[in-house]
Amino acid sequence: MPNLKVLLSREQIQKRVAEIGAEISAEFQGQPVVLIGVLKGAAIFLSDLARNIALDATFDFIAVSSYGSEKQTSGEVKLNKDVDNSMEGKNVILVEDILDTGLTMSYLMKVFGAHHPKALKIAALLDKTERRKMPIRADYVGFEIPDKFVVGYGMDAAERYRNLPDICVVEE
Ligand SMILES: O=P(O)(O)OC[C@H]1O[C@H](OP(=O)(O)OP(=O)(O)O)[C@H](O)[C@@H]1O
Ligand code: HPA
Ligand SMILES: [Mg+2]
Repeated sequence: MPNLKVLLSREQIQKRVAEIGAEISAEFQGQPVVLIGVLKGAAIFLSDLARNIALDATFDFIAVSSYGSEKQTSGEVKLNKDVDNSMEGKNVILVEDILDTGLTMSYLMKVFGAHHPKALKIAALLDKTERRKMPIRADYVGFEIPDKFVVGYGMDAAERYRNLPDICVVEE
């Protein structure tokens, strides 16, 4: 059984998510926004973030895969589910649990750039900057974390631990 050590507590996460929500609300000043959650990892962050945004916010979801059941990215991003509507002229916020190599997000920036949105922003709860392979930065970042594999608050190891309320490091 792997050992799980808390890296970010539920209290730290909730406080930071509220701050990011306030930042987004202030930046878009009464305009509508579309939150696009990247399944499955971002589902929990999106649901907490949305409740901290005091704007007319709609949701959509996209599913991509590159990790499969592995801890290493395959290097190839596959689109498994697209958004339901065009994002043309919309204020789009891509919501991610974690930016790691940046491969997933640079792929998504290309996909959504082609929609010609009014604004295109990235909100990432975690940022593992040390591992970056693509030149990509989030507009809203919750926490910078070291190069450790983390689980909880939506994030998994072979699909397990997504429901943990804290973010933990897996120690084998
Ligand atoms: O910056 P990268 O190296 O591309 O890694 C980040 C992506 O990897 C994870 O998703 P994953 O593909 O494992 O699917 P999941 O969200 O369903 O867990 C995570 O949720 C991000 O979407
Ligand atoms: O540290 C991580 N944990 C879970 N999923 C991930 N996808 C990229 N990095 C991670
Ligand atoms: Mg994901």
